[in-house]
Parts: sequence; C-alpha cells; structure tokens
Amino acid sequence: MLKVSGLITAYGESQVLFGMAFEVGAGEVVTLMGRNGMGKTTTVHSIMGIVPPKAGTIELGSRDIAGLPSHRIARLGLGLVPEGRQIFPNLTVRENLVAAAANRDARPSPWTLPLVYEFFPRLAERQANMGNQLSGGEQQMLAIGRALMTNPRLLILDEATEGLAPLIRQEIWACLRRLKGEGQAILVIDKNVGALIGLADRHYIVEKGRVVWDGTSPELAADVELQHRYLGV
Ligand SMILES: Nc1ncnc2c1ncn2[C@@H]1O[C@H](COP(=O)(O)OP(=O)(O)OP(=O)(O)O)[C@@H](O)[C@H]1O
Repeated sequence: MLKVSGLITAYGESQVLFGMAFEVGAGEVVTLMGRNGMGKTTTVHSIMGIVPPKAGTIELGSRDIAGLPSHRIARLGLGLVPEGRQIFPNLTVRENLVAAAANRDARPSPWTLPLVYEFFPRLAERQANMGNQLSGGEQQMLAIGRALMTNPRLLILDEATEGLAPLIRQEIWACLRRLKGEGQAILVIDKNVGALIGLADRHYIVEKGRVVWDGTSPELAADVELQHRYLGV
C-alpha cells in the first residue's frame, strides 16, 4: 500500500534522511522506532509533503506521491495524527471532526460523526467543548478521530502517547488494536517498545536517517541486545 524507497531529505544544507526505505501493506500495523533526532518525524513530514524529499520515491498504491502538495497527499488517503496533536483550539470537538470529513475512496462503510462518537464516547460527551478545554487524552482522541474522518487508507501516528498518563496511554493502544481489528493499516511512531511489540506486525529501527533493522514483533521481542543498542530499552 505504502512503499518508501531511497528517501533523501534535508533542511537546507543539513541532510537528515539518507535513503530511508520501508513498506506498509494493506491491513498491517508497522512501526518506525529509534532514538530522538534519528529522522522519524522528518520521514513522516516527507511522506505528507510538509518537507518535500530531495530524492526517492513514495508509492501509495501504484502512484508516486513524492513532492505532491500536502493537501493532495491527504486526499489520496494518508491520515496524519501529528506530533503535538495540533487540533483546532478555538473550534468545538464537533467542528474539529466535521472540518476533516471526507470519503474520497467512496468506501462502503466510511467513518462518520456518529461512528467516531461511538468509537470515542468521550468525544460525544464533549462535542460542544472547545478543543482547548479538553484534557491531553481527549485531545489525542480528537486528533485520531479527526484523522479517521478523512477515511484514510493509511493512518499515521507520530508520538501519539507522548505526555499522556499511563492509563490514558492504555486507552490509545486499545483504540489502535480495535482499528487494526477492523483492517485499518497504521504506521506508528512511538517510544513504548513493549506496547508496540504487542500491537504491531512489523518494525523498522531508524538510525541517522536510514533503516538499520527490520523484523517482526517476535523477532524484536527476542533481541534484547538490539533493543538496548538502538532503542535504549
Ligand atoms: N525544521 C527543521 N530544521 C532543521 N533541522 C531540523 C528540523 N526538524 C528536525 N530537524 C533535525 O533533523 C533531525 C531529525 O529530526 P526528527 O524530528 O526527524 O527526528 P525524530 O527521529 O522524529 O526524533 P524525535 O523523536 O525527537 O522527534 C534532528 O537532528 C533535528 O534536529
């Protein structure tokens, strides 16, 4: 579904991605892991067209989307839950969700406002509240709900559990497990290795702008030395 190859991205003279490459198949949950500053967010920003890559291909289905403007990439089916959530603080929960709505693939059973409220009952209770009146966990649910309202082929979460209390984190993981159960393809960037091993099918470890290891959850779980070396676990 998504295939990234040979991605090179730089901020001015400062090159950050050095041939980044990975794939996410239909219905798969895949992670990008690695220490701070290794280029995970830059990878996501390159895929989404926020920081266009200097070289490489980003195939979504059979189409190379590298270098397209962000709004077109979003319309082609990539739904981003960005680092820091970035919900609209001065819109209500309902307005945040409706602003994102789209069903461009004409899916038979698309995400709608009632379905998002059913999935996140807390958002239904808070639908008239402003974005900035929500707790961190509620904001994160709203950010995920907003991405779902675009009916993405691939949902991308960048540090979705950062700064959340452990119990709220568990809620987010449970929500991703349910989405996975419904066949949603998901790319997750996060630092909670244990939770990711329980959730994801495959993992890529990123070091200095390239992939240095990839494998399945059982393979990662079994390699304590690898986790220690690249993930500081
Ligand atoms: N807008 C920017 N301008 C210049 N350099 C940047 C910019 N954004 C990120 N960088 C640099 O690019 C490198 C990779 O950062 P990136 O945020 O992609 O890493 P990351 O793996 O996502 O780490 P983190 O978990 O800290 O977000 C870092 O050295 C960072 O300082």
